[in-house]
Amino acid sequence: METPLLKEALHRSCWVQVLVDAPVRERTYTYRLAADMAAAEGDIVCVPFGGQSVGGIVVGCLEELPAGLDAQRLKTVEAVLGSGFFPATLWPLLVRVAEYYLTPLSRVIEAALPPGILSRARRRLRLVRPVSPMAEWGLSTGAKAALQFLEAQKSSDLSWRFCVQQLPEGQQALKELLARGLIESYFAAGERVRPRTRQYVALTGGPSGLTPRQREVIHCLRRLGGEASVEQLVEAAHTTRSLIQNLDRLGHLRLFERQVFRSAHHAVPADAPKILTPPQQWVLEKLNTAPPGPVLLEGVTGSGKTEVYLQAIAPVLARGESALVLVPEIGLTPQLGDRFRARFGEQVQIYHSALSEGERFDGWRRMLTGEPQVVVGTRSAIFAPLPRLGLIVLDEEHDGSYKQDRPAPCYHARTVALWRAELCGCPLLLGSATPDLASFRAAAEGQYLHLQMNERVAQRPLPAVEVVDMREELDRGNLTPFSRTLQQALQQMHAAGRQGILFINRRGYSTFVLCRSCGETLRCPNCAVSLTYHRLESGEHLRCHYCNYGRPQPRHCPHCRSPNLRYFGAGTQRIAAQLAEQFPALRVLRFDRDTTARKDGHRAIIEQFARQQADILVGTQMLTKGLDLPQVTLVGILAADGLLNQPDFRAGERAFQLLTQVAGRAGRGEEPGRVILQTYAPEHPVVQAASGHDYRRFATSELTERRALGYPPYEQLICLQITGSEQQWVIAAAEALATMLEGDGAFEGQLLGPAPCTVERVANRYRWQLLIKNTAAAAGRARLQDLLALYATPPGIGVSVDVDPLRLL
Ligand SMILES: Nc1ncnc2c1ncn2[C@@H]1O[C@H](COP(=O)(O)OP(=O)(O)OP(=O)(O)O)[C@@H](O)[C@H]1O
Ligand SMILES: [Zn+2]
Ligand SMILES: [Zn+2]
Repeated sequence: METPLLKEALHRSCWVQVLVDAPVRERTYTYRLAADMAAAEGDIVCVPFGGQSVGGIVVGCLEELPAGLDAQRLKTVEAVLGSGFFPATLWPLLVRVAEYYLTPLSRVIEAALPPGILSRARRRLRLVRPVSPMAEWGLSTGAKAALQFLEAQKSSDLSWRFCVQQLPEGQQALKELLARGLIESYFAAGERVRPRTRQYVALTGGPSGLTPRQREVIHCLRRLGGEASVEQLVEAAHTTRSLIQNLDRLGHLRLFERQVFRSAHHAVPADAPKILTPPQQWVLEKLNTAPPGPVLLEGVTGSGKTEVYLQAIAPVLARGESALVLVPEIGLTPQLGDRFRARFGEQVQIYHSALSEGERFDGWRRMLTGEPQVVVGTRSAIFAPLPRLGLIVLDEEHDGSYKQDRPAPCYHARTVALWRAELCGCPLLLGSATPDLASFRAAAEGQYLHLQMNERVAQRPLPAVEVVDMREELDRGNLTPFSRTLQQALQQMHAAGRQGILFINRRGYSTFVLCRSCGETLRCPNCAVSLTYHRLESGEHLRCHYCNYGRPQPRHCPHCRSPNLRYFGAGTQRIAAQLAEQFPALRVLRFDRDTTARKDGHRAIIEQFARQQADILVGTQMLTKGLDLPQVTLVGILAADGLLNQPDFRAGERAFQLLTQVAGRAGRGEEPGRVILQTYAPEHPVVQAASGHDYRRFATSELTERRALGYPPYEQLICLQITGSEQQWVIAAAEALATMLEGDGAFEGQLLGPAPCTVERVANRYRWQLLIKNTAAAAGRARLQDLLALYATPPGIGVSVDVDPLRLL
């Protein structure tokens, strides 16, 4: 597929920068390219490194040697082992991500590639058989020994490194055999992620003269389309493997290995396209006639956005192109994946980080085949190597999980999706009931096509939201976390045989444990936060939600030995327990990070609930997204206040989105829904807007405020985090950085801080931050990068950069 022009350009570059597969900090090195070798960015190569041959990936091709490098001392690339791991448009995307997020390209490549391709990239070799008796003529003694060694090996597929270790002068000897064409060298992923194959059988139309039994088998194979897996044929023809092998020997059919792709799928019943509602119809028409570019689909909860995605993708596949569908959390991939597979069958594959290495490796290679397919995945799937991309969809585009916090690159999948769509010339469809304010602004200003669906499918009403003032409950002597309104509603729901959802902001049992005698809270020894109490089958535990430190619950206060410990704040576990106590008839299920940790944990719990094996689902924000269960009529939001009072200018936006999304889980079936929102601040504008389902009112007032304060989406923020184990050094480093930035004439940004992060110490490291308001766009980022390169980071101090941070830590 390379154009001649590109080929020529490749031949001219004599040096390559290679990201080596070695456990070293600085991982990019420059190598010489032999005159007869061509390499392009993204190729997998084999290079000498620290006395060994290691795998690596070409990250740059150079025509001239960079200043300061001595040509004499550079080593030569040993072999180009594979190319085509990145389709043409993906490489420039990675480069753009690296530039924008001020991250080395090598880090971006690592984030994009599935694990197991680079880290296990190994050079392998194979003897070219048959070996002619003349082969040894003219070979050196070492090469002769090597040849004999290889002939004696049982396996025909050997690791280059293994052979080098086994042979005296191995490297030299193997190179000699390679030059003589006696061995072949190639790239392979490591043992654990080798392609899986299965035996297939095909008709050959070979010689006639068969026994009736054999003829029956051939006949059966013809009915199967002339080709089938051996297992399939054995079963369909009621025959045996040995009979098939016999037919193969006789030339009546042919056995062969075919690569199969591992996948964790299970069967789903097929469905047909739904008849669109008028709003869906209108949106789809607009989509199909729009020029390529971003589209914001603002559709209320339950308006049927998924059906729009499905019907927008169908013509893409029909054209022979592929589609990429992103969801914010792994927990949503089973549900959405099932809906897509019901429509498009095996053309759909799921891709996220909880898959096994083998599954991800296979997924990646299947994408590279270019066959039309739909990839449903989380954040990192934005780098899916689909060569012919016809549409990108981001569902719940407002969701913060699209942003990677760490490690670098701290990319936002939505931002990357905008670039990718631009590079591929394909549309990007951003869907949400509560769009991110940046997307809303871009749409309002005409940069995106703005489409709306203001009503639910079948004109079902949005659920009525009742705001309950919890101060009043307290006055009336109700000390439980359930208001009287909610208690009644739970009873009514149960009597009607319906289901409900209770949303609570925190997992665990209680948020902190306090000693009533001395007033100390039990804190994490490594972090500046209190420990959370968890009740486990194995006993009572305290756990840190920042560093995962855990300890058994002490009987006495560690400070004063008093036994009077008290538990404050309610988490999912405590609510579930209290609910069971107060409403013994209700069957309760818990849905949070603790109960869904197992592989397929999400699916298991959702399915259990969908099968009506429980009446109430108690969960954290995980259950706010995308759940579509028609029998849910009641949603209770236990304490909205924890969401409202966070020290972050985005707290209001996040709270509004969350409340609206949770509320949107109710009344998605025939029966209308009811939402009970409990709060100590019923007059709060966010509570008001959310209870009125009034996104516009909220967005407009919030944007006005952001503009006045110069916050995103009007100005760009960049956060520098400075960490270290000694507090005074961290502060000193942060101040030195601030002084440097302030003193630089070319840097126009505005500086806030340095200040300690909200939780100043995590896992025994102190964290301070510097917030930069970048008023100069790309020029500002470039200048910042130069300055950071000049800054001599003191030993033991870490500086990390987060462009467009979502959470101010
Ligand atoms: N045209 C249609 N005819 C009948 N039912 C439909 C149609 N479109 C969607 N539905 C059904 O309506 C329900 C809601 O659709 P969907 O889950 O896509 O909503 P959504 O807009 O994604 O909501 P949310 O933002 O809350 O996730 C689903 O059960 C879906 O099967
Ligand atoms: Zn005490
Ligand atoms: Zn901790």
